Amino acid sequence: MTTIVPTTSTTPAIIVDHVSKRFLKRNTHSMKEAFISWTKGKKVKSDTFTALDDVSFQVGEGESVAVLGLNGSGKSTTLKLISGVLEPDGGSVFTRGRVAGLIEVGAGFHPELSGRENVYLNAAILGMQAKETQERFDDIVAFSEIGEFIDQEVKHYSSGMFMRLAFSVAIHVDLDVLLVDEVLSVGDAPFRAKCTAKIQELTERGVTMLVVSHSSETVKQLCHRGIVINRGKKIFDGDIDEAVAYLEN
Ligand SMILES: Nc1ncnc2c1ncn2[C@@H]1O[C@H](COP(=O)(O)OP(=O)(O)OP(=O)(O)O)[C@@H](O)[C@H]1O
Repeated sequence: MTTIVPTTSTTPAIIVDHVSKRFLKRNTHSMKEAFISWTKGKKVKSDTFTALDDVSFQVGEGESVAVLGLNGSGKSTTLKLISGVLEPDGGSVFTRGRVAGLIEVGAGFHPELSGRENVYLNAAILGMQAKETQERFDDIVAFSEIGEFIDQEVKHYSSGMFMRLAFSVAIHVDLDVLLVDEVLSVGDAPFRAKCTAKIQELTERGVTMLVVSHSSETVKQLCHRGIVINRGKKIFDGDIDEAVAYLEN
């Protein structure tokens, strides 16, 4: 049994406890190399890469926390472990309440279905009853600004339109924990501003938020605390301004 050191004063909504994640690193080989290895009865070489190494932190209910780090440091992997898309190889992850990550919301969209059908499908995946979705449908479409495109198959949507609808579904579901991964970098400036305002409103309503973004401006606006990850290790956890300064120096 591992002892969890509390880092938040409120009830935790997310606990990441000594978590490690490794990926198989497959090297690419030419057909010739693969054939020679096969005739010699040798296996094609592959080794593991540690994306997260013994990372621990807690996020209290209603807290808004940023996960910061350079490219490839392990931020998205952290969010995917919290949303349950990935399983840790070591340690444990606990969450309280209904958790949704914006990335998977988009991933749950079916290209052959219309925007309307996808709204119902994704809201259902996030645990909404059809009746509840029906009641919020007009608000979801209005926020996304998709307009008459709502009955078109989403394969004809631009990536911005797609993310607008995915984001709109996620924020109209009653969530306890919202995981936001770079979604604010999609869409034009007015839509980004609208999303930021909506996220602030959700935080005020007590939704717990974990945000991955490369924009220091966005994270300073949305979060009070920042966790810095470098090459899979947590190297800083504290005030957002200090976290951003830590990363930039
Ligand atoms: N499914 C996977 N298979 C193999 N390696 C992976 C996989 N997912 C992530 N990785 C590797 O793990 C490391 C961390 O990736 P991750 O996407 O978490 O980084 P990140 O901090 O979100 O980066 P970025 O800022 O570029 O989005 C990277 O080196 C990446 O190549």
